[in-house]
Amino acid sequence: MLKTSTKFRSLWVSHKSINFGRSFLGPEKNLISVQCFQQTRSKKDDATLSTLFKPVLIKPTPDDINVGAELTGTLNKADLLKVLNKFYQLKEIKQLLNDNGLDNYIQHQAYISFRRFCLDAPALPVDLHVVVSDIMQGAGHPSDIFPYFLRHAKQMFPHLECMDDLKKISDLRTPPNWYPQARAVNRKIVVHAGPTNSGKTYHALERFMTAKSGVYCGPLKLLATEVFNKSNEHGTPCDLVTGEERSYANPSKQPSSHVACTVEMTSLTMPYEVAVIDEIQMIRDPSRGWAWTRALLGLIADEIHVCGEPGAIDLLQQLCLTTGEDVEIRKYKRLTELKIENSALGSIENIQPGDCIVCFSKNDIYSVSRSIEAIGKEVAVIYGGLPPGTKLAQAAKFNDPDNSCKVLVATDAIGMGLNLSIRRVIFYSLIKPVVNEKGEKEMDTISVSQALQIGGRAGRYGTQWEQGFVTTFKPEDLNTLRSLLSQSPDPITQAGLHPTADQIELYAYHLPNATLSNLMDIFVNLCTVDDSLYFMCNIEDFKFLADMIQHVPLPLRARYVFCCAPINKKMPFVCTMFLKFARQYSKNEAITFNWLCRNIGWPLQTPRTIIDLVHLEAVFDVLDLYLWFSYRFMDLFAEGQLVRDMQKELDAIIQQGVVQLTRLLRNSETGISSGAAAAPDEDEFAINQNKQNYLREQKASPIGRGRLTERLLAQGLLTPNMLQELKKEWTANTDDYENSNVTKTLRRKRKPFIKK
Ligand SMILES: Nc1ncnc2c1ncn2[C@@H]1O[C@H](COP(=O)(O)OP(=O)(O)OP(=O)(O)O)[C@@H](O)[C@H]1O
Ligand SMILES: [Mg+2]
Repeated sequence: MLKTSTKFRSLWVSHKSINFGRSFLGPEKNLISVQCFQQTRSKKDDATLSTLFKPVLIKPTPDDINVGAELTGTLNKADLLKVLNKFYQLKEIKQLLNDNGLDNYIQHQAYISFRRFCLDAPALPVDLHVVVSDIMQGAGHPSDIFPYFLRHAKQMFPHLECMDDLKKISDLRTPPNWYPQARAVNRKIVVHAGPTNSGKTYHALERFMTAKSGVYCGPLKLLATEVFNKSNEHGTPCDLVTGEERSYANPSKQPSSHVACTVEMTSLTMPYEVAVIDEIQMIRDPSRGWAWTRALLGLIADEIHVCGEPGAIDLLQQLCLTTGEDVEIRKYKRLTELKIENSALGSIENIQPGDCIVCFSKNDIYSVSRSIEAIGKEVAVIYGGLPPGTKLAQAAKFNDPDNSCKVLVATDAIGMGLNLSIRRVIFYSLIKPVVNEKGEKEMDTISVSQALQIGGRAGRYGTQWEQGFVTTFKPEDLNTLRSLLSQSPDPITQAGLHPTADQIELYAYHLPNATLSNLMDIFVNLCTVDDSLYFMCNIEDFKFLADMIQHVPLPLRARYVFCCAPINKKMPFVCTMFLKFARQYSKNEAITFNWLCRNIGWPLQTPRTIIDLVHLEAVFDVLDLYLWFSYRFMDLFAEGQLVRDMQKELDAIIQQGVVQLTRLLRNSETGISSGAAAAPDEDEFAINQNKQNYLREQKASPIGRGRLTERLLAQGLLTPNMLQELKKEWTANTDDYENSNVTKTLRRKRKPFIKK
């Protein structure tokens, strides 16, 4: 079923497809079939669409001589207004305007502008002047104004002249045809489907490593890096390509025949014997799904090994029907048993070696790790914002059976990618912020797929744990978790798509006055997608960046690339630096190492508070952003190597901070001043905002409201050892309590607070 009903005839046009989104690759020449068609859209759709077209201001052309007045005399403005209103009230005019593609909204806008134009102009265009004069004298009919009105409306709304062209450009009904090189190969598709920890990737990689050439496409840098390392250890030289990094197996930087990359970076021009596309269920991701669709349809390889959830099988088969390719399905079973426990954890004190508490907010990460340390247990911490080196170091600490750290606190960043020796996954909560199709953030219970992915991390095959366990922190969540884990993930029905840079550039030729963000909106509203197989990914992040740099003068291509940058828009410091990069670029000024040092306040110190740590994470992202640009605008972002070294140093500084997370939290509360180097001008705003957010979140933290012991621990008035001693004393003899050493110490410590 098509999104819109259509009549069409085929026509082939040359088309370059440039991939949209986080990892801009560069042009890949393709042919697509573009079809001419007439669309019937609902009135509501049209009304929404029309409001997207911003009117061009039409000013009267100053004319020395009022030729019209010389020919037919001056027009009385009041009479002119009467004639115009009469014209606009004619029913047949409304119909005629509709037939010419002007809906009510456009008609109204055009009329307001036309009336103002006629009344304000010192001299009307001579042809219009004569026609109006005739009407006033009874020698013409108000409807004679129609051609002049239409001319005005078309100048005001240039899209009226090119709607068919715009629709042709945004006809996305046959994505397989965008990749003629892939269509020219007889590709064999092998689908490895099964639950987590069932050996899907393992088997696909076995084929990858024995092939003459291969590409691995993964969802995360860490996964691509793992394959890069594995392959090289195995003796199959393999390169690494991510948005921010190129590493070669060969020291002389000669490309190897194997490459591991993040999926957005996959080359569609290089032929391979084997391609592996991992975590194919991501094809339905509202933001990144397009990258999997592109890899699946566009990779030039004899064999494509696709790994992921069984729920993707149907869609893959249907997509391959449209490409005419054979699909072989290989199903896998989980390699280790996964058991849901009969009771929830209930209290942090019940934590055991090999436990991983999964949280969906950074604030929960902070408070949980703090309570665990408060009972004298060491923790490793992993969340998405940490640099890769820090994540790996934390994972290694937890995985090492000889290390005293036996507990992990993590966000769902561990859902894909890291190999962790987890015995039991404990869901601290089952509510997570999600971005819906419209790009809006809302809180929702995690999906079946997410619950299975995260829970499935327990008892990873090949680790010391032969069986995995799953439970929740809160007893009231346990039934929900049971229900989530008893279900199969929803079948995946649609694959993501995205506009290409070329399509947007063609739009810009037709609508030169529209902003980039506006062009994207018009494209998404006007495009035709075969919704039995595809959906349009959300473009909110792109538009956010486009709006931010709209006022900076940039050529369209560069502007487009800037908007594809992988930025966490929630980090004001990163956004500020992004804008500064754009400004430098527009002035054609190099973004030098020194410039960067000045702007990020380098060198930076070890964090003393959580605010410092959050800021350092943002700086790390800024350096990532620099490296991302260094592969796209090499002349202006030319100091990649220095920045890479700086980033390594920063990773180490952040690691030092994460190791003492509890101390940072305590310092944040007790008011020890932030050690962050003073970041100049508007960046201070960013830090303050982070600080405020953090403090606001802390207010909502359960720690501050918990049991007395927890509060005392949190305030540092009671150490874990003191607590143990206290417990012993309490159980031994309550009568001795008053005289116990700990009680006395506590009394001494609390005194100043009581006085206040
Ligand atoms: N046949 C095997 N021999 C040795 N090790 C294996 C084998 N199959 C899988 N493994 C190991 O088991 C672990 C899980 O396998 P793998 O990563 O392939 O699972 P998966 O199904 O891809 O899981 P996920 O859905 O989480 O990505 C890996 O460490 C892998 O190396
Ligand atoms: Mg896998």
